[in-house]
Amino acid sequence: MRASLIQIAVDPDEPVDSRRARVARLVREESGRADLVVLPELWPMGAFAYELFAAESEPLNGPTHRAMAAAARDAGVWLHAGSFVEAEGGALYNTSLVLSPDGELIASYRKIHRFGFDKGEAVMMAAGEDLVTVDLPHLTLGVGTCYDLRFPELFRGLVDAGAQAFVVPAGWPARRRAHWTLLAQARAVENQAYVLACGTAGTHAGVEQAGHSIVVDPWGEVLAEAGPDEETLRVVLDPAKVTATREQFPALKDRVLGIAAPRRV
Ligand SMILES: NC(=O)CCC(=O)C(=O)O
Repeated sequence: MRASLIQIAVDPDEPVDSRRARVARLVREESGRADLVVLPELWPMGAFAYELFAAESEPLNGPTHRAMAAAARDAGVWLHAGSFVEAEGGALYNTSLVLSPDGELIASYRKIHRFGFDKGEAVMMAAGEDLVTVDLPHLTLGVGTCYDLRFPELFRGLVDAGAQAFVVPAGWPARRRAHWTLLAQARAVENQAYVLACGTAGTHAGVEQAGHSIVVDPWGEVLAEAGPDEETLRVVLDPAKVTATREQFPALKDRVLGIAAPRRV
């Protein structure tokens, strides 16, 4: 399976509508080159542009969903369309979409771990509650978003649900780039799964983005890594590699579930 990760530059001087049209063009350019295309987190306005969250929020079937469905259809690709700010029932969610090559919505995932501690996403958005996996023709994807990468139990849950590859759209700051790379490799090694982590480039709301989107194989080897600027990574994923890694080094079978609370001595 051929996968392309499009690391989008998100800068405030580009209006959201223009960026949406540009991203749709970039997805169409992957026609014939990719089976799966992946976009980053909150690329319409930027993961740290909190002041735009409400103004640029949309329901499902809004402008971002429709533009990405058309692009997936035109390109004939599975599209993990990154995330957008979803407005539903008076709440905002950081929601990512997976679309089929017919442009049909196959799955949506609302980010479970919201970033910001006492500000930003953590207070402005509601948390998702459901783990999401997607069965592509030859590969089962598990999805997470950005800050989720710091929570290994989410990815274990996805493995238990059958995930062989994780797609992680992000808007990760340059300041913590070392964490990003380390965590992407850790999630791959501990779960013996591919990690496709697609971040943003550029600077918005004063936060320089790390870029450095990365694809890690089930043995922890880095297959491809972007630089700091807008760039498309192209890799080939082999589902047999997941099976072989899990058979040849069967550490997942040695899990001890339900370990008791520590005894105080
Ligand atoms: N948008 C995010 O979730 C940012 C996460 C982050 O900056 C970090 O975990 O560090």
